[in-house]
Amino acid sequence: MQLEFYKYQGAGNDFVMIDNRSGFFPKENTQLIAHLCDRRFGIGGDGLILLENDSDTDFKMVYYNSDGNQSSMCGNGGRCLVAFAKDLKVIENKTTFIATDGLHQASFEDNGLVSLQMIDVPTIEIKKDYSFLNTGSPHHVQMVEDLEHYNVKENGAAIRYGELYGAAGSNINFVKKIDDTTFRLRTYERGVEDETLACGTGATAVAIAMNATGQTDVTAINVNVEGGKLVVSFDKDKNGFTNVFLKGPAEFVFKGEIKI
Ligand SMILES: N[C@@H](CCC[C@H](N)C(=O)O)C(=O)O
Repeated sequence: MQLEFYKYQGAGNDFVMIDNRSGFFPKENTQLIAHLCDRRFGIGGDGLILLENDSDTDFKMVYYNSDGNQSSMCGNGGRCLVAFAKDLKVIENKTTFIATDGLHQASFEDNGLVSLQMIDVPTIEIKKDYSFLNTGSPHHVQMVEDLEHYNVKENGAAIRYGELYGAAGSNINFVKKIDDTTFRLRTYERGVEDETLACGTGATAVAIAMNATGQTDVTAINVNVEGGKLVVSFDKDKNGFTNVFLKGPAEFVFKGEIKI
């Protein structure tokens, strides 16, 4: 059978997109999903996302990591799925959709960037050397001085598989402060088991953690990732971090068919 797919990327975090509104896709076939994400034998991607019908919102997001397993929220994937939904004419410039962590609102800005509302973050664990928080996916955030030369894959894997996070693991973010409004980020992603060029829930976690730990007082933060630039904004009050938005590029790369 020939499978029609689309490829999108957001700041270099890349995804295979499939229009599954008819429900044809074999969702439990972990091997197939891992194969489609394989950069040598398949299409290639950090993850695969199904766009499905939902009775209460514009569409449903179903996200898989490149290892083939369904996982928690993907911020860049969510932004790319909004671009895909617009290209399919499912939506116009604004949308509300459902994902594993609940409802998300998103919109296109005049410059084409996609702004996506993320879940509220009521609590954050702050330790001496790192912070841990959930922005739809779990994130460990740690400052590193020589980030340019840091071995993200080796050190990220050691923390992800170490005693801190047990079997579920975590995504691991290494951060360097540029100035009060800008931080540089490199992320080791769970389920990809490697450094990716960007991670949206990771950028969101870093922005919140930098504010919560006093690295900055600002509430609109530029997060420079390996594949581009993201912007995270939020409100901070007695309920924690609310009105959290992740903004950045979300672009169509190519479409095609693959034999499965
Ligand atoms: N790339 C994503 C994060 C995807 C989920 C993550 N790998 C996990 O399983 O926790 C993003 O942009 O947020």
